[in-house]
Amino acid sequence: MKLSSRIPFRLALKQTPEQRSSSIDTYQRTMLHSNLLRLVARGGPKRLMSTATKLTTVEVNDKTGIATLTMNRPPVNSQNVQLLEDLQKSITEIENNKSRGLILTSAMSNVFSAGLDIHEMYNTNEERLRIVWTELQNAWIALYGSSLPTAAAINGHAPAGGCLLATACEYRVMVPNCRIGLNETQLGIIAPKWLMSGFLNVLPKRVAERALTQGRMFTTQEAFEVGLVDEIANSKEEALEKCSAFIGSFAKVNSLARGLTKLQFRAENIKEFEKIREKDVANFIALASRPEIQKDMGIYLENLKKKGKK
Ligand SMILES: CCCCCCCC/C=C\C/C=C/C(=O)SCCNC(=O)CCNC(=O)[C@H](O)C(C)(C)COP(=O)(O)OP(=O)(O)OC[C@H]1O[C@@H](n2cnc3c(N)ncnc32)[C@H](O)[C@@H]1OP(=O)(O)O
Repeated sequence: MKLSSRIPFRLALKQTPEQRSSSIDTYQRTMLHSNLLRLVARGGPKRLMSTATKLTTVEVNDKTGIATLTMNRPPVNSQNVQLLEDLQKSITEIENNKSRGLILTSAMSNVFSAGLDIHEMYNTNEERLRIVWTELQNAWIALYGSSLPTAAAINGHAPAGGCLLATACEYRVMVPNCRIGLNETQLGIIAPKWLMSGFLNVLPKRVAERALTQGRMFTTQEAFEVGLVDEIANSKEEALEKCSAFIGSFAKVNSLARGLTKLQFRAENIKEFEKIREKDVANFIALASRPEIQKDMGIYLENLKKKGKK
């Protein structure tokens, strides 16, 4: 069941603040209940499988029962609507197939994900912007709100939306000589609070505030030193092994207790996000439609292309 599709938020908007807060609590309870049912169901035998959507693949290791979700949108896994939808499909599939955990990684050799596909936001219409942002929200909440153990094997650069996906996971292992961070202020844009919440979960507040206001992109080593990534691995294979070891560390922990404990930690952020998600879409449309932002996007895309040709 997709977390994103169950929120009676339109109804909640018509209510008093007290009624609204109680609806959100009902939502939270429903969310915890459905995750609980999924966790109970996960007790059965493991299955071996390898499936694919258009832009993602899922492979479940038959020995460990851990699923690896690979993003495969050359050249840089920029997040268009299709990739964001495929991520959601794969996450739902992994949650339903009795996997013991989820590792997110990339099929590219030097990029985890370049963040949102800027082409999707440039010279387009409001409806497309609405779809792009809604699918980004949906993909984030599917990963952030999953009760499964999650880890990111960051086998390349992870700017902006790439960092968002990595920090939605519980654990991060990164290969050397790459960069990760939320560089929005460098682009003259402001990341909403929900988009920062994974980042804020893992970094001390002071470090997070400075990094976000600077739009800082951390090298692998710097990210490790501040705690943005948990381990450094010399190759993608080693990163996958370290992520598997992290997920394996829960082998003797009751999965129901584990999952609900994780969700309790994240419930506040999820609740805040659900309160503002519709307004957030409207804000994004307003921001991305502004002529000066459109102009900057055009220049940014041109510079990216020029850099690619050098
Ligand atoms: C500016 C947008 C503002 C809109 C308002 C939004 C408000 C919401 C706030 C936050 C939400 C999140 C937003 C985002 O995620 S915006 C995207 C931010 N991403 C980046 O800034 C990364 C840009 N890319 C890079 O830095 C590099 O490409 C790299 C380090 C990821 C990989 O480097 P390299 O391997 O050298 O590849 P190239 O640079 O040569 O790129 C290859 C190819 O891919 C194109 N490309 C790269 N990134 C993107 C992208 N994000 N969207 C679309 N296209 C991208 C690049 O142009 C090259 O194309 P080609 O020349 O035609 O081959």
